[in-house]
Amino acid sequence: MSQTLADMQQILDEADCLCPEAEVQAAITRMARAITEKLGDRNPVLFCVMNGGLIFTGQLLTQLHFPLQAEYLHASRYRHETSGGRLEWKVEPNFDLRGRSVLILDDILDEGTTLLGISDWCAAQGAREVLTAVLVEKDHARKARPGLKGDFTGLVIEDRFLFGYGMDYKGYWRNAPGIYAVKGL
Ligand SMILES: O=P(O)(O)OC[C@H]1O[C@H](OP(=O)(O)OP(=O)(O)O)[C@H](O)[C@@H]1O
Ligand code: HPA
Repeated sequence: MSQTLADMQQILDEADCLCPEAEVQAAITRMARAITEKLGDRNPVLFCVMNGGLIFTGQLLTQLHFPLQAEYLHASRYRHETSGGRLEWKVEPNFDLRGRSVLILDDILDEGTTLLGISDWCAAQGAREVLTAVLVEKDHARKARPGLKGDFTGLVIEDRFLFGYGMDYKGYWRNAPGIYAVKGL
């Protein structure tokens, strides 16, 4: 096994599972109900924030039983680090947002800089309203704006470096089937 693979296997083996898959799935189902109640008759366009939003978005979408459009965008600020930098747009959506209800879907609201930047961008494109849904909110007081929250939140999880269910550690373990914290972080 290469050193990277051995290191990454050790990361999973030593990690703390903070939320098992069944609990994550139950949270997504609760979110689907709340989103349906709020947006079911608004013809929304949903944006998956790549890469982290991929698994959450996929598991949520098939539980939304109303007409909607599903798109993606790619903005990133952590790269392979455990603290964030400047938000970098990798793919801006090519989609007419004027007058639309927009729902941004992402894996985690940590400091919230990513979702604020994306929400502001959508508002500047003429969206009628911009809502956010995050699978995980990290529990700390370092938000980009005091008290910043998603409009829909699945789970509130302690302030450690997380991976699984879309979240990565150094580019790995987005596929981990639950929410894990790296040992010592
Ligand atoms: O609330 P914040 O502190 O801004 O952090 C949250 C963002 O960080 C992660 O993305 P990342 O930049 O790691 O890109 P990725 O989605 O490709 O992993 C995550 O997917 C969120 O988009
Ligand atoms: O804890 C985290 N894990 C993975 N990606 C992240 N992006 C912001 N915070 C995190």
